[in-house]
Amino acid sequence: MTILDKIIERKKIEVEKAKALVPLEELLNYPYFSVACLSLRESILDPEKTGIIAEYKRASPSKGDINSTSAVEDVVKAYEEAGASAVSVLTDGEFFKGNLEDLSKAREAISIPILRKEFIVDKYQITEAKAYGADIILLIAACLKKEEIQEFAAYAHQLGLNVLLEVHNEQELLDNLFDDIDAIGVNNRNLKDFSVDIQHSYDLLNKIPTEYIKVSESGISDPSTIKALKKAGFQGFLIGENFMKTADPGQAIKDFVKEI
Ligand SMILES: O=P(O)(O)OC[C@@H](O)[C@@H](O)c1c[nH]c2ccccc12
Repeated sequence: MTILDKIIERKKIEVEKAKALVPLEELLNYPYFSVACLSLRESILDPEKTGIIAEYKRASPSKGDINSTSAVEDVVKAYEEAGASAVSVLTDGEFFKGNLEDLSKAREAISIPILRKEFIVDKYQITEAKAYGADIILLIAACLKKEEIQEFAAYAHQLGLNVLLEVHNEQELLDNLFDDIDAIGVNNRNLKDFSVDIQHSYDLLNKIPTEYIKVSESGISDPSTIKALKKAGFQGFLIGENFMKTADPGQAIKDFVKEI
């Protein structure tokens, strides 16, 4: 059993508990549920911004604790000031030490799009994402069937959410190119064994149809990597650990952006 299988198994139990605690109908009355989502595409393509989707991540299964002191509202505010196009907030508690309140705190603090970074296995979590203030959801091809991806993406669009599909190889990409997907993220990290290779982004780049926003995810720690990815045709860059592992993630992104 891979760590990914383990995460998914626990996630399904967690979702059933959440449904029992807060029925879906109740989520529809949460204030953020009726607030319009911000556009990922517009923010990524905004020439005033960097294309960086900067992530707030306290811990990860591959690295353990990354940062347990920096407050979410301070970090995301600094990410926005530094020119991030969007912010990603981990909401998984078990493996990443995140929660849904982090998402709402981020929403209060900034006005760029926010990604709920989560292992989505059920439509309920998409409703939750919207209710807690997210603009974007992540669908991970390695965790879902083709039919689920299509159905979840359509439902997210119905709620006005943007959809980022994460792929790791050509098969996952070609199987899941649905209309209701806005952006494709190539994860340079293999979620099954955690190995990282930026080359994955280059290998898949030309196989992504032009109508999708192209995002390179994970393992980016050098401004020169962004310059090269941008030149090749990537528009978005998802970066977490490189900022979060420092004592001051807000300063780290500001220093990083000066070099791109
Ligand atoms: O911290 P990094 O290496 O910069 O990576 C960020 C992000 O891409 C990574 O956290 C991630 C990519 N896909 C995921 C799926 C679930 C959880 C986390 C992730």
